[in-house]
Amino acid sequence: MEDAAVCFEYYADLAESLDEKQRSPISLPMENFKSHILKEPIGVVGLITPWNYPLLMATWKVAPSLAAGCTAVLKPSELASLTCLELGAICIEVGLPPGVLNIITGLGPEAGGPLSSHPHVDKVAFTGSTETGKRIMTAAAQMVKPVSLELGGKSPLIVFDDVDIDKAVEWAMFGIFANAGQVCSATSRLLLHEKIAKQFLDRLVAWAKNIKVSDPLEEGCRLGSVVSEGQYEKIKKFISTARSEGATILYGGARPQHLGRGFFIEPTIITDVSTSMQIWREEVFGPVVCVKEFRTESEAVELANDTHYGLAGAVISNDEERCERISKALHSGIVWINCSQPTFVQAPWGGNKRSGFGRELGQWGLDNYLTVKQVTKYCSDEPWGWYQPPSKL
Ligand SMILES: NC(=O)c1ccc[n+]([C@@H]2O[C@H](COP(=O)([O-])OP(=O)(O)OC[C@H]3O[C@@H](n4cnc5c(N)ncnc54)[C@H](O)[C@@H]3O)[C@@H](O)[C@H]2O)c1
Ligand SMILES: N=C(N)NCCCC=O
Repeated sequence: MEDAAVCFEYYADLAESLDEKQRSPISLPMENFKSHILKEPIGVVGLITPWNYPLLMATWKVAPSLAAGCTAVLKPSELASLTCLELGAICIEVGLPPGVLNIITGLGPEAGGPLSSHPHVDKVAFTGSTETGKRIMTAAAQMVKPVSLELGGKSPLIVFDDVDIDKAVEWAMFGIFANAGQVCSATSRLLLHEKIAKQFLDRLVAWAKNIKVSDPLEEGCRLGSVVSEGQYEKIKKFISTARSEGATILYGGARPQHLGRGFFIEPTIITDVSTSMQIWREEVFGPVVCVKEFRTESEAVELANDTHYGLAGAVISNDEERCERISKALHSGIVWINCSQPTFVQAPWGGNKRSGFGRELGQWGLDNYLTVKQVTKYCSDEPWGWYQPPSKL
């Protein structure tokens, strides 16, 4: 909730400074021309959002699009629409004019589909799965409509042998068990230097056993249930497929014994993973991490980049130069050094490859909803003189 409020405040400030940045001059090589830039709202935008962090993911789009001067149609996930409807009620309360923010609930193809194909929607901003992203891009292409896509990920966390093990273990846990792993940027592939792998895994299991899995309303809860029965079954299938492909479930993998009902899954750690396995390649979107060992820095980078996704990546090491090299070598839109997941509204957010394109947050988030117009003026009294003037009457 706090992150959503901070995001609105941040873009309210950017909206004010946007007015000051209008008419910024372009320097031209000819004195008889002057040129400046207008940044204009792109128009009516369709905002399609997922069920994880339902209010925050909507806010990352609603706040900058309204700050840019657009009108918006928000289509929240059918699994988590209520907080977005509350946002609508708040907008009425604070006097947002009717029609500026419109919220349509419903299923994806029926309520979301028309936003991609309708000629009066000028842009679609989407967060969700790669498969839906492809469908939206295909529909929007028929109208040559711009899209920005924040899709899934299979982000790596690389841990070298020069670290404080317990500190690194805690970041590894936060990277995959926070929000029950239902985070697009979750670091779901853990790469451990072989020298510390055994010790690291022992400590990871010890820390994982210590996580309080419970109803999130209980004090001290650090792992709640996943969003739906469908997601619960999907995660269990990922775990059973990993097992049948020859991986080891080092810890977890089942419903916690003390929770008889609800879609709870233990924090799950999977080892003996090969790069051809489903658990290495596909996004689980649950509290499930797979682990591989590496010997050299270049092997670590190769494993980290061995994915069609490119949202985030993280490295933990006390060697600053190594961290710099790795941050350049990772094919992702976000790199965390000595941590995983902390997110700031000021910094750009988004991915490469099949994790999508375009950036949310920061000034880039505002640019998503602006179009750039050049205004160029001829300011000489001389005629242009390209054509031969006809003889005077
Ligand atoms: N990268 C992320 O931030 C992120 C977020 C949520 C989910 N996911 C991934 O997506 C999977 C499914 O989650 P989900 O159901 O929220 O994602 P999804 O892609 O199915 O749905 C996201 C949004 O798109 C809408 N939608 C679905 N089909 C559409 C269509 N044809 N046209 C227009 N809109 C359409 C949905 O109603 C929802 O509002 C997860 O298991 C996870 O792998 C990724
Ligand atoms: N730390 C935060 N708030 N992360 C949000 C990640 C959104 C993607 O699913």
